[in-house]
Amino acid sequence: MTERSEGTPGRHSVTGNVGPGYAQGEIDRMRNRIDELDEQIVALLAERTAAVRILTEHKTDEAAVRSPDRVRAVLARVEMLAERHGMPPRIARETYRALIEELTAMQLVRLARRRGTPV
Ligand SMILES: O=C(O)C(=O)C[C@]1(C(=O)O)C=C[C@H](O)C=C1
Repeated sequence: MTERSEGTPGRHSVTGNVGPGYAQGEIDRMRNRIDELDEQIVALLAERTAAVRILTEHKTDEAAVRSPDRVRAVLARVEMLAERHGMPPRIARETYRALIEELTAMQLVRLARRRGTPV
């Protein structure tokens, strides 16, 4: 549905929107914005993942892969950054927790392959 297919997008009263057409137009517009942001976010995550892959080549054991102190530091830092940017810190922390969990699994697979041991 296009922004102007229903209602009168852009006409709004001081009390809020002027009907379902307006709301749908706004939803479509913000979903397009979200799609654009996702493209940038995934591009940055791909770059971050590539950096982690390079770093992995210098790790020789599972303890180094897991690096719990570093994980704690990264999570604390993204919480701080989230607060600074006005987003709920929990969303940043939990997103990064999931990301790091996956990157740790990826690193363990690469380490095992390098050593020739079963994953
Ligand atoms: O800093 C590291 O040693 C990483 O492997 C990167 C990273 C991360 O994604 O930030 C991933 C896994 C953990 O070991 C710690 C941090």
